[in-house]
Amino acid sequence: MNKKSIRDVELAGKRVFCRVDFNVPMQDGVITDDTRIRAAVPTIRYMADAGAKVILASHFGRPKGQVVEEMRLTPVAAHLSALLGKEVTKLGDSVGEEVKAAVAGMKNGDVLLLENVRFHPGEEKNDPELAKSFAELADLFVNDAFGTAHRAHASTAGIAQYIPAVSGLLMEKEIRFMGGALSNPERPFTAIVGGAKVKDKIAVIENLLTKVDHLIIGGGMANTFLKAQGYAIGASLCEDDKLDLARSLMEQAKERGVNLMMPIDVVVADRFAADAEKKTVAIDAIPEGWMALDIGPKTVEAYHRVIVESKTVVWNGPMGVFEMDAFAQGTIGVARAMKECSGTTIIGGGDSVAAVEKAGVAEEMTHISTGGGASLEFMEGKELPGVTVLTDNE
Ligand SMILES: Nc1ncnc2c1ncn2[C@@H]1O[C@H](COP(=O)(O)OP(=O)(O)O)[C@@H](O)[C@H]1O
Ligand SMILES: O=C(OP(=O)(O)O)[C@H](O)COP(=O)(O)O
Repeated sequence: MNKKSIRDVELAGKRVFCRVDFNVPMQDGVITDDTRIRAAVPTIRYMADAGAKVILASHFGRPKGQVVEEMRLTPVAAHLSALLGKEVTKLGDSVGEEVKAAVAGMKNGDVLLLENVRFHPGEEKNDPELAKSFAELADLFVNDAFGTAHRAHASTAGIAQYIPAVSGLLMEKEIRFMGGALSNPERPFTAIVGGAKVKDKIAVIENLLTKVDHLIIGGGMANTFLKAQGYAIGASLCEDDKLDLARSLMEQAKERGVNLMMPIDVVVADRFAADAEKKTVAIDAIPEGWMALDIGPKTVEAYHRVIVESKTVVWNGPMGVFEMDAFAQGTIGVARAMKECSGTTIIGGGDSVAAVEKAGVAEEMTHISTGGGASLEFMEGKELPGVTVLTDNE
């Protein structure tokens, strides 16, 4: 990556606005996977040790521009304090008088965490006023939020209009690894796409079809494709306005000779709950009112065969609602296949990372990325706005 990093600039005594991605999986206020927080620690420690005043900013979830109590970063601050072994002051907002006063009182080496930046509608709109308010807090912008680098938001891109911008150590590392593995991938090259952000990820598939030999679909994503093929999918998660796109993608895969793999069986439940009644059915036998919450064992077997024979595999998004043990088998099965694959294995995304941790195979992966959507877009060859805005090396 030909961008300046924190290693190239003077940090002592500087106020640094550092965008991190602390959008971690959380259940009932408890962080269930802290990979993204741990991944940002080297950058934070480096800056604090160099005598910077470290102002951390992150989003959490999708609060849609208003304060949502459950989406405050309070549990994250406590966890970060423990990881750093030093106090992290957590503020109640990300701009305003309280924030300005807290920043004014910082000493060199202090670390402060602002409140969820998405509580302000201007964040996702990349509002110049909000970006300017962030910039006024600091002398330097450091972007270490690889997981959010595909978003052009006020705290990831807009702020760079007003103060010098450089990358953090995590951002640098992610781009180096992903670029190395994906610029000229060893084949067969397989992408696995699942999860719940169907709207975001379905568009990515079109570009992936120009790169991969096999494209494996699972999770909530699969339902839209199944419905597009004419299967009744009951009450399953589905994007009805993407059915035509799904059909067109299937056509394109055929034309390009890409092996597009879809579930052949699924685990269905009578409701979205850990203790729901469940059964495994073929995809043409999903009962009315039931929902597909995992891929079935025959599907896992078929996916397994392709994954183990691949030379490069990139996986984003779980195969089912893996947070509930009853619907985790598909995801765990794919994780095990990744472990058996002798080629390059890359995991992208908060939930996918949690899934490989749950399956106990994280150590065996070539690279675990902190970005899901970001790694997919990077893989497509798209520019990431959060990277584009950083200062180029001369
Ligand atoms: N069939 C499904 N129906 C509903 N939700 C699903 C299904 N499969 C997976 N999910 C959910 O998708 C979420 C992860 O989606 P996403 O955010 O797209 O993945 P990632 O964070 O890995 O990029 C998980 O919370 C999981 O429970
Ligand atoms: O979790 C994230 O993305 P991911 O689920 O694609 O890994 C990032 O924090 C970005 O979040 P967003 O997709 O709400 O912009």
